[in-house]
Amino acid sequence: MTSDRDCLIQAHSLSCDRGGRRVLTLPQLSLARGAGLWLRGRNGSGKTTLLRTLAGLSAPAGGTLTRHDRAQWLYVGHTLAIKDELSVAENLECLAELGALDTRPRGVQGALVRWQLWERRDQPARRLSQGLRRRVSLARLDLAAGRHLWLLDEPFDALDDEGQALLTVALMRHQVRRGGWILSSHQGLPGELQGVQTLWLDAKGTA
Ligand SMILES: Nc1ncnc2c1ncn2[C@@H]1O[C@H](COP(=O)(O)OP(=O)(O)OP(=O)(O)O)[C@@H](O)[C@H]1O
Repeated sequence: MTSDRDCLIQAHSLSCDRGGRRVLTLPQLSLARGAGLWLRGRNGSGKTTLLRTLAGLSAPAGGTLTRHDRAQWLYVGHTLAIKDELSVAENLECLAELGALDTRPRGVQGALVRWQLWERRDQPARRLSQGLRRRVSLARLDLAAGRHLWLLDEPFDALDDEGQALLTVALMRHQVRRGGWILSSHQGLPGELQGVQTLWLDAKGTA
């Protein structure tokens, strides 16, 4: 059983509405430090709604939600908040600043190197492929070590094998640091990821 000290987030009898309609009911959810949770379900089953609710971006219609304070979690949405007119490095700096993450130049440079974006650092983002844009968006994870809970909507989307391996390493490192993550993905997760539970949301948004 997970002690309160080890628990990053807990939800009981959670319900969520979109457009005045109930789209999700969830009896129970919890995530311990060092663990991962994979949200699965068909299109429209409520994965994004749940992640946004856990992140505090949408209010639940009912139930209880207990999570660490906002300073300790990070939400990365599926939509890529990349600005075409900015360079790769400027986009990452901008994401770090907006998210109140580590903005020290050494950290940003290290993230660009690790996500294999260093050679492209001065390129305008408009020239990037979708997978490279996703990498820029995810490189902020390297600047978010202090955020214990990561909430990631379809982070594997559009990544090639190398990008998936980089994300896998970032997730594993986070678990080793006693952080935790919840992510949605339509594709199978890499086998290297350990300590991962699966939560299925059915077509009616019921866990
Ligand atoms: N802005 C909105 N207004 C009204 N209903 C919405 C809105 N956004 C989503 N919905 C509805 O809420 C339900 C859950 O949507 P959600 O985006 O959470 O599902 P999802 O599991 O993330 O889907 P996908 O796998 O396609 O990304 C769906 O029935 C969807 O039609």
